[in-house]
Amino acid sequence: MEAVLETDQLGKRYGRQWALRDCTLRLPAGRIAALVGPNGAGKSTLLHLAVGLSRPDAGVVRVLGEPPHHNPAVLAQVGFVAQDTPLYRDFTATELITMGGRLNRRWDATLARTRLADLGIPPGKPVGKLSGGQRAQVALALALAKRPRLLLLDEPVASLDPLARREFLQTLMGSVADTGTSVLLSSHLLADVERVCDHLIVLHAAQVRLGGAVDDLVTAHRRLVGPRHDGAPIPGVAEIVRGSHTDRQSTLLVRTDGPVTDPLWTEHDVALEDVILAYLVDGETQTNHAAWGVPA
Ligand SMILES: Nc1ncnc2c1ncn2[C@@H]1O[C@H](COP(=O)(O)OP(=O)(O)OP(=O)(O)O)[C@@H](O)[C@H]1O
Repeated sequence: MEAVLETDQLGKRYGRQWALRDCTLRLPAGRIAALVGPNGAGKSTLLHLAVGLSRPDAGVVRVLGEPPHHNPAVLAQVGFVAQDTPLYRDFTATELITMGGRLNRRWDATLARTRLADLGIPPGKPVGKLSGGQRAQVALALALAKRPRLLLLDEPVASLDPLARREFLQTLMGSVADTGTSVLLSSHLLADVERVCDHLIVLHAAQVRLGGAVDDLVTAHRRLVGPRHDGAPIPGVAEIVRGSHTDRQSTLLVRTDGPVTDPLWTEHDVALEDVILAYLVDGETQTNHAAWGVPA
């Protein structure tokens, strides 16, 4: 399947610090993908590289098969909504839609107007005077009006209340189903990710920790409960991602590469949230589940 975004050993440095390092990933077309990771993990850095706003210091990034930096032909097919949905606050939605038409060849003004009318967003009000949720919807409508093949969204729902978030994500899913646009969105809200996304990329400390189709990732990870683990290999287990231990018992979240047939271990399914959290925690420290919108 065609890749809309592909990186190989991609790196970006600010001074001596790598914001993104050895990042190799492939996002197939037609997916709604989540980019997940703690503050400072490198999510915005990756999105900025993908949309040509910055240049790699190492490796390569390809969007729709080509490097995006200074590449108007590619960027014409990419929509981007930056964090905090920056819009010209004194302009109305109508004016922004008109402006978009002047700047973009494939512009679908009717799509943007209809979308905003359906959502009851006043088109004649300066966007600076709209609510945060309404502004986010305007930014999404403008990005969709570009009819992008790839849409990149940097924490699009962070400032929205639960109802506005749901409406925003429903709008997004509806339009993706209509147009076949591929989406990569960064988010801290794992429940939203689980509901909306079918592909996942987990970044931690500037590196890709996990990537792939959600169904495959959930199937490949299991929780094993058994006698205290002494570090010996367990047949069928490719990696112990995280473990917790009492004197006599171990509970392991593992990535499997085959059936776990050792009768000492009982196997349990895991939810996507469990998988993500396991990759985000260093060592044996306890996870702050609340920070990820997940009940402990
Ligand atoms: N313009 C910049 N100058 C210097 N350092 C930067 C710059 N932009 C990002 N960084 C650093 O790069 C690292 C990755 O930042 P980035 O914004 O990509 O993280 P993020 O995962 O998007 O975080 P958040 O969830 O907080 O938005 C951080 O350590 C950050 O401090």
